Amino acid sequence: MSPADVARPRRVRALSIAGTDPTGGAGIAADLKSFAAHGAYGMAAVTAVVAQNTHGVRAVHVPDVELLDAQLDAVSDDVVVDAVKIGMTATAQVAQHVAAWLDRERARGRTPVVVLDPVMVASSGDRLLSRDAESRVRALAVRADLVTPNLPELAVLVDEPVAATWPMALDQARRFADRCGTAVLVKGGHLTGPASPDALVGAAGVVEFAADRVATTSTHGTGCSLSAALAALRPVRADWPTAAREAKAWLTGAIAAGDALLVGSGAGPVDHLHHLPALGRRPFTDEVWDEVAAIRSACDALPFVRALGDGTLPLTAFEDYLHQDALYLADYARVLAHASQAAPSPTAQGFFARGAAACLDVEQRLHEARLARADRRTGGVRSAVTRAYVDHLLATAARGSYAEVVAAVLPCYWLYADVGMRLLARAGDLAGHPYGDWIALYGDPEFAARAAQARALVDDAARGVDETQRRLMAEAFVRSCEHELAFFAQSWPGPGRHDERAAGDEAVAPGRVPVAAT
Ligand SMILES: Nc1ncnc2c1ncn2[C@@H]1O[C@H](COP(=O)(O)OP(=O)(O)OP(=O)(O)O)[C@@H](O)[C@H]1O
Ligand SMILES: Cc1ncc(COP(=O)(O)O)c(N)n1
Repeated sequence: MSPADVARPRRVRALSIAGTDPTGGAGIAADLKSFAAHGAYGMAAVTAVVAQNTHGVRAVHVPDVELLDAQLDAVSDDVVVDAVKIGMTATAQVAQHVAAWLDRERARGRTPVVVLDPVMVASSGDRLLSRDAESRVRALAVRADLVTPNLPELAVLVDEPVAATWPMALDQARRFADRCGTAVLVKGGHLTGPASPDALVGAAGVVEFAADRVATTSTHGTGCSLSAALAALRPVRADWPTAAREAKAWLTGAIAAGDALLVGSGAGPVDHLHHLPALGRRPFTDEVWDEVAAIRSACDALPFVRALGDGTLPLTAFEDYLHQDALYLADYARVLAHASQAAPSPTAQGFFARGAAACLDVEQRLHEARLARADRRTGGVRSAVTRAYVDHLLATAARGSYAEVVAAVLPCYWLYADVGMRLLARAGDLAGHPYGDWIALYGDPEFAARAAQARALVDDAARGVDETQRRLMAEAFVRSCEHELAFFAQSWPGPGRHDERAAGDEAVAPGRVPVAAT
């Protein structure tokens, strides 16, 4: 570590001084998640142990203030604190001791950013601050850089009735900010109507942050989470308006994502990590494999696949299939080469480049051996089914991201390895099997290992993308699976065989199509 690293920590060291919530939605638990969501290193000193859940508060225990002093001193004797968020203080004594600790810190020349969320009443209606402590909370506000009251708390702080309108709330906030010399972020969550605005009120004037009200009951701990986000952000942002704009946008997203957490049956918590959608998710390929379960079953049930497996498939049908496959693989190799070119790592670059080369090599031998014996009945013409699949891949390569392209090429590895493995298991001894070479190629554990490697690269790609990209990846994957199903189905003799092949399908110039392989 260089001296510069020592002087400037990698992360904001943020301390929460607050109560607990064993369901993790409010208090210290929410603060720590909010700190982490904003890249801060979180610490916590407990003011009160609260038995609560999404329905309300059952019991509150306030430990002796000596224990609070000991916690606070244990932190500040050892750690430089960059930001402090103060939440539930519970009693006058606790508020007084927190104020005294802040004074001691200042006396040591330490001036952390201090955000005070003057928690008084839980959203469930339960009191979290004794009445005689209200004046002590005002004294704490004087020591803070920012106070974040909701409308009822602001009313207590200015000792007036609760503001009935947003302009009245702004007026109360202005007077309180003037009186205590501290900036106020007044919160509009308790307003009625389609908006939930907040406003920063201080010496520099009023800055409003508009937001639509999210139609949800997942608002437990919103005030805690917002004030903690502000504390985490301010040391690394230019000013309070910049920090507040960012925190508010994040919180609105966290509220909107809260219902999906399925935590509790009352007023649920917010999703602090909603902006990191890939975090904690199942691997992308696990999710999409489930999504295509019906297509996989349909593949297994296709008369073409069943007859291929038991060797009863007419040779002409197999050769038609191989011929279309050769035409397909020529373009598939180009798309793999594109994936290689766009790959973010040498591993991925090499994998897809080798895949493209193998397409033009290994399976070529299989096809040549097979097709040399065959009369090219289809005359080098791509069927409509083949063309549709190839168009999908080429369009994804042309317009999509690397992540979408690798999702689109995956089914050709994975579905084949999956089908091949089952056909091999069912066929047992391949000696004398008319399609033994095909089954041996795709049932080979080495091919399965390559499919697994392709999966891993797709999962790597999915880890770095946002929710919209992940959806596009899934669409590309599912579309390719649908094309794979149609591809197998097209060569089954009988009704529907090649009936999708449109008049005017182009003949492919000899030599342009390398008969290729995966
Ligand atoms: N339904 C909602 N949709 C969007 N934003 C909301 C909603 N409810 C609250 N907010 C926002 O959440 C933050 C907290 O607001 P609120 O006024 O509810 O504070 P609070 O009562 O202290 O919060 P808490 O629920 O933690 O006690 C503010 O930024 C507010 O605008
Ligand atoms: C320990 C603690 N601190 C703060 C709140 C307020 O949050 P809410 O109003 O959303 O219940 C709470 N319920 N518990």
